[in-house]
Amino acid sequence: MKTPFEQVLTDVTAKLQHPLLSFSDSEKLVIALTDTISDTLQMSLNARNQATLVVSGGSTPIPLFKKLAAYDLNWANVNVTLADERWVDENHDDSNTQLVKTQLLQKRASAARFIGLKTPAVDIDSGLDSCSTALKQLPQPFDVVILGMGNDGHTASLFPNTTTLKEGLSPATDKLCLSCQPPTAPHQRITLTYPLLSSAKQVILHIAGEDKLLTLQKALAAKNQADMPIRAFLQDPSINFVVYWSP
Ligand SMILES: O=C1O[C@H](COP(=O)(O)O)[C@@H](O)[C@H](O)[C@H]1O
Repeated sequence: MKTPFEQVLTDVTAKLQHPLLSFSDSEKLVIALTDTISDTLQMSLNARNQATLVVSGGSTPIPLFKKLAAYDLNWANVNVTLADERWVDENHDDSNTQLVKTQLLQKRASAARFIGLKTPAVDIDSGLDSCSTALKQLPQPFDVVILGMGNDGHTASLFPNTTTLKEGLSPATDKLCLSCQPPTAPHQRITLTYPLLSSAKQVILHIAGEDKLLTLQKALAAKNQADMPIRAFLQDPSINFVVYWSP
């Protein structure tokens, strides 16, 4: 007899068009995910002598960052950038740049080339052009994109009820990044757009906790992606997308 929660896991797995890898704890997930990321980066290093990893902020990826930082890769040839950033200075505790520099770009990974999204521009919209120019210089498609998800269904900074969401999720947009002001979270943000994120060779949604699995279930049942932006990834069979989940 399944517990109600095991029932949710079964339901989500059945409804997803993409694989869901579930782990009994975060440590096991982090070991498996670190192997997957480093294997994909290594393949690109072997083929092109460079690789690009896109990571998200938030609390979920911290144990992953710590593990990945010690991996034996030619990090000097790895570009690291962000799926999204809050428009705050690097010394602000909410800065994703600060998070990545202190948690991922340490040990061996300190040799990686980091491309941040926050620019010295006076305001966020003036910063978008130089952000876009920096992103264009990265080899595309990206090798690995690690996404997180909020319980409102946002991923990267593709938030529900923002004026730029429609364009951010549009497969036809030629924009690489956009600004937004989430109504439910602090700070203006820069986000990479759906076409740029989803075209990566490997897109991974890394989530932890029963609440995030319930959010995924809600997103699968949602009527449209504007309510739950993560749905854009869930409903696209053409992308190489995998969910990693642990309690
Ligand atoms: O605001 C954000 O939240 C999500 C999820 O964060 P978490 O703390 O629940 O892991 C994150 O993926 C996104 O990059 C960030 O800007």
